Amino acid sequence: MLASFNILRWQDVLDILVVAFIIYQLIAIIRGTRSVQMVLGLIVVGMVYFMASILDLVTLQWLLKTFLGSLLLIIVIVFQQDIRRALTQVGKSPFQKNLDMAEKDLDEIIRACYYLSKRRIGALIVIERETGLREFVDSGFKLNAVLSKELLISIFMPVSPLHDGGVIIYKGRVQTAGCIMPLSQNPYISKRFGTRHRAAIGLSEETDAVIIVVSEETQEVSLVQHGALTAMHDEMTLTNTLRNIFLPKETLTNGWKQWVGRT
Ligand SMILES: Nc1ncnc2c1ncn2[C@@H]1O[C@H](COP(=O)(O)OP(=O)(O)OP(=O)(O)O)[C@@H](O)[C@H]1O
Repeated sequence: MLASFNILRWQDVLDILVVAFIIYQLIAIIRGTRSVQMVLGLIVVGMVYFMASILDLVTLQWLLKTFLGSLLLIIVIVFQQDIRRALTQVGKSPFQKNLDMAEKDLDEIIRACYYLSKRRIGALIVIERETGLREFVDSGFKLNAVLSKELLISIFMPVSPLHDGGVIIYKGRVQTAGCIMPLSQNPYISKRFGTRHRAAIGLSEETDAVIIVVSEETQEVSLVQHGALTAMHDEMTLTNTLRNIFLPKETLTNGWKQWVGRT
């Protein structure tokens, strides 16, 4: 036993740690998605193959061998969404982009959302961060306009030709409207959510975008990030959440100091 520790090189320890990290990340990526069932399905097929070889069931063995022979291809097809997501994570720039947004831009978005919610008008607002959203930007109508509450409201008015789909905001500008996002395939999403919410969750599963959804049915405003949807029960909750994400921490601290100074 001691001898085997002696022959363990530092490279082996590093190797084990890297593989453990990769497996942990893969589990984190597929957790809560349909891929879990698919992995279980592949494990069951592997077990049946193992049993077939023990019991010498020649035909079944041949059938499964043919199937498992194309395992790499099957994995790429079945897990293409997860592979895309994993590679996006790996390909992230090590140099953090300046992702902060001006407080006034956040306020325009927040005020537009609650204006729309009060009038039962649905909306899907995407704020681009590190992951480029080019393919989704291209699916909409290019605007490249200065962000304002009035512009967002006009876009989502049911009479507007741009109201279907989502708006993408980048660096304080409304890049496009009417963008089509990928629908989430997560089977655990509540049935009460329709395609607008599923599109928001789907995009957040593939990218690091922050997405705000206004429901025309329930008037609820929700924030979606990393595949999770959180209800923003009031304007203050959305304001605090967005400020925490987008405002530089210094500004928050200064704001807090000013507030303390005032009281
Ligand atoms: N793939 C998509 N990408 C972007 N927007 C989409 C997509 N699919 C649907 N939408 C938007 O969602 C609207 C339909 O919303 P639907 O009622 O199905 O969803 P919902 O989640 O129940 O939302 P709501 O609570 O507002 O009714 C469409 O009119 C369109 O604007």
